[in-house]
Amino acid sequence: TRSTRPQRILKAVQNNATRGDAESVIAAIDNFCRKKEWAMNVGDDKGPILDSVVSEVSPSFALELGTYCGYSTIRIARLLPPGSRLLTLEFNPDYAAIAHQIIAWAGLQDKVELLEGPSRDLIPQMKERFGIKSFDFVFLDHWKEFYLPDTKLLEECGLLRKGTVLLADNVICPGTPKYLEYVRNSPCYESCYFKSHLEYTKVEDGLEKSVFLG
Ligand SMILES: CCc1ncnc2c1ncn2[C@@H]1O[C@H](/C=C/CNC(=O)c2cc(-c3ccc(F)cc3)cc(O)c2O)[C@@H](O)[C@H]1O
Ligand SMILES: [Mg+2]
Repeated sequence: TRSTRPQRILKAVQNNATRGDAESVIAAIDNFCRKKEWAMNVGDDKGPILDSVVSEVSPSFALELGTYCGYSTIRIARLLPPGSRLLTLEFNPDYAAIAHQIIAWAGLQDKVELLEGPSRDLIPQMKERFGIKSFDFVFLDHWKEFYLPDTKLLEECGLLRKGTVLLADNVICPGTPKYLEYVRNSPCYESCYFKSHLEYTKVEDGLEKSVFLG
């Protein structure tokens, strides 16, 4: 049977990237998705914006919603200080299996915990089961209609603290209007938009950075 796109992305990494070299894994995925097959990675245009926010926050505890193939997982994990942890949630077992292998190829498996399941089930378990007090950084890149309910769930579960940074992908394309309206109008957030382009295209897209004010 035909391979899947994530399987072809993994093969591109194994054929073109050096084990243990996260930069070469990022480059291999970007080259494949720019030249061979588009895929919904945050990409090499929005990626540096993600990098700069992660570096600025330098989180001890980071959360990613929507792992897919692990591209942004690697972009984030490669910048984390020693001893910090990135938890990434993925409910498609086939995508999770590919992401595990790509994260391992980059040599970042010790900084990343990939949790399989829907975010609405895993977020309420963060304190008890995963020992998380609160997150310093959250990257939202899963199904766009879940950005707002999951943000409210993170608030309700006491997983955000004064200064927690939320960074949301695709706020223009495909768009996350309900989430944007919430973080831009809520007195509990200070929000700003970083204009960029949809991965591997000239179409406008951007990232919304929202600081939780407590
Ligand atoms: C139940 C909650 C929940 N819990 C746990 N994991 C979850 C989950 N909901 C989803 N997942 C996983 O996350 C990933 C989905 C990501 C969804 N992302 C886009 O749809 C998207 C689209 C475009 C675009 C497409 C076509 C265009 F023409 C233009 C733009 C560009 C982008 O950057 C995009 O991120 C998959 O791995 C899901 O298995
Ligand atoms: Mg995205």
